Amino acid sequence: MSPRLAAGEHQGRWRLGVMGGTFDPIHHGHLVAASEVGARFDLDEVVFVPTGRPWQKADKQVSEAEDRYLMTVIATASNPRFSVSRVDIDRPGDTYTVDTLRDLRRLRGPETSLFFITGADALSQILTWRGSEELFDLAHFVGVSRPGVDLDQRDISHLPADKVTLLEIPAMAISSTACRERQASGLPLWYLVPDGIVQYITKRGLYRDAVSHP
Ligand SMILES: Nc1ncnc2c1ncn2[C@@H]1O[C@H](COP(=O)(O)OP(=O)(O)OP(=O)(O)O)[C@@H](O)[C@H]1O
Ligand SMILES: O=C(O)c1ccc[n+]([C@@H]2O[C@H](COP(=O)([O-])O)[C@@H](O)[C@H]2O)c1
Repeated sequence: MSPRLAAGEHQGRWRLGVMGGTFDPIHHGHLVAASEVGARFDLDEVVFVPTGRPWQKADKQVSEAEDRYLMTVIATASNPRFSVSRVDIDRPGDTYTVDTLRDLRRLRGPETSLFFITGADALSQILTWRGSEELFDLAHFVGVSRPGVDLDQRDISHLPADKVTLLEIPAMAISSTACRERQASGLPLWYLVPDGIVQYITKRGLYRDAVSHP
């Protein structure tokens, strides 16, 4: 089944993709996912939303929000359909997607349809997210394939079928964890992340002592 919604369903409505992530650092896997969902869902814009305090990574060392925000701005600057929002990093406390979507709905108005883009791994866990019963009223969820994560329709059969789509995208075997570890070991990051991100990481001395987390 084509993931595209019928044309009549979005006449006059702004179709906004929402790509939430810790982006520590942002890499080409994130950018390809956003671009691919943008094309396949006819999105007018994709807004990248760096997390403030990702509660599921509370036991891990996460770079300062301003560094992650700036890297996201640098990585998306050249694409006129990409933008970045500060809603999560400016909201105090732990970051929950239900708050992200409520804020974007308030800021963008009722004429905007929201499409939350997430890795398929995260999608299968979505019922453990805070306020999960409200999430599907706020947005359509698009779970993109990720190398190493084998997900099919059966794994999301517990989610409302009309609110969730699985999408196969060109495989990019890149993770932020691998980027941090490569930087710490002196291996190149070129072509895994945009050039400006390689330079920003060096300039700010990020990930010099990144350790592997299980
Ligand atoms: N290579 C990739 N292909 C497709 N989706 C990805 C890829 N990397 C990350 N994602 C998705 O992008 C979103 C934001 O990811 P996040 O910022 O946590 O990056 P990450 O690479 O998973 O980071 P980490 O390795 O630190 O956990 C998540 O929904 C994640 O599943
Ligand atoms: O709302 C939640 O409870 C929740 C739990 C886990 C992840 N998320 C969101 O999923 C997105 C990807 O998260 P992460 O930690 O994999 O970068 C990001 O926008 C998070 O805020 C949200």
